[in-house]
Amino acid sequence: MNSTTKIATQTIVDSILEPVLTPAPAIGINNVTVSFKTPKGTYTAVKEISLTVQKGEIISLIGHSGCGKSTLMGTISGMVKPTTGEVIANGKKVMGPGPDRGIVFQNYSLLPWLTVYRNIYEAVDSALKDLSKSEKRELVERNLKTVHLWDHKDKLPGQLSGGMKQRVAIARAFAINPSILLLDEPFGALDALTKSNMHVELLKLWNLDNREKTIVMVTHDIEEAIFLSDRVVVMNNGPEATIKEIVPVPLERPRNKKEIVHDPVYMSTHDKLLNLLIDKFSIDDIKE
Ligand SMILES: Nc1ncnc2c1ncn2[C@@H]1O[C@H](COP(=O)(O)OP(=O)(O)OP(=O)(O)O)[C@@H](O)[C@H]1O
Repeated sequence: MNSTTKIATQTIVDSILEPVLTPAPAIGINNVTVSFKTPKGTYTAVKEISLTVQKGEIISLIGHSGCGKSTLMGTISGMVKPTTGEVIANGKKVMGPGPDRGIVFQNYSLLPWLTVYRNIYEAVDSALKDLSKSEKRELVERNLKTVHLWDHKDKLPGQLSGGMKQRVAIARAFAINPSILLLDEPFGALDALTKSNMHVELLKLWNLDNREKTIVMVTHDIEEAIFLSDRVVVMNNGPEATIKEIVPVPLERPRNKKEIVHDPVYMSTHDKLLNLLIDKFSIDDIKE
């Protein structure tokens, strides 16, 4: 085969494969800048950020406190309006919050006067109006059972532990079944053991959904970011924060928490993230 024929054949092969190989973007953050008006003047939190997240991907945003992670998440959820630029979610420009994007915050945001069951049912009821009552009830039951809280369904949030409240918040987000799940430091306040269990629960729910749900998570925890994510987005400090680097996590799934820590890929990814985030490793690094 001469080189011209070879190139032509390759082009045909590429064009046949292309539709299969091209992943569908779930989120497109296009040149987004967010500025806030403050008593001291305009404060630009994030500047000209662009990021594409593919359908089914799990992405972590990591960076120092105040660098604009929540602000960026806010532009995806629709709760923060970009000053310039735009966010596209599921092919549509984000103009405000919508049921295709569910958000879980660190503070759970449960309604304290409603039982665990009602907290989820009310959310399902307002987001999925077309479902019948029995379909809504079935959805609430299935998701509460998945996070092992069915037996606690009649309790009020005040009668639950932090980890249980967090599971209610996650079950609620999954029951609404948004195609994009936004997690803003969802496990930040939990002890190491509960946190670890929650990671596994989250991946279980993601697996049950055929890994089609796109997840964007804000975290301060490098181990958590590596265990859960396909890519870790490291942000620079603000003001005018930008993306410092995007670190891929090429570890196979399903991942085993106990085993991956010994994997050389895990170790090098951990090292890379640590170096990107931390500039002082011992008191010898502090000059003057
Ligand atoms: N509504 C607002 N008005 C004024 N400034 C704001 C507003 N929201 C956020 N900021 C500022 O924007 C910057 C980024 O805040 P953001 O909450 O996004 O940071 P973060 O990286 O999520 O922080 P943390 O890790 O501490 O939660 C901060 O300096 C914050 O004070």
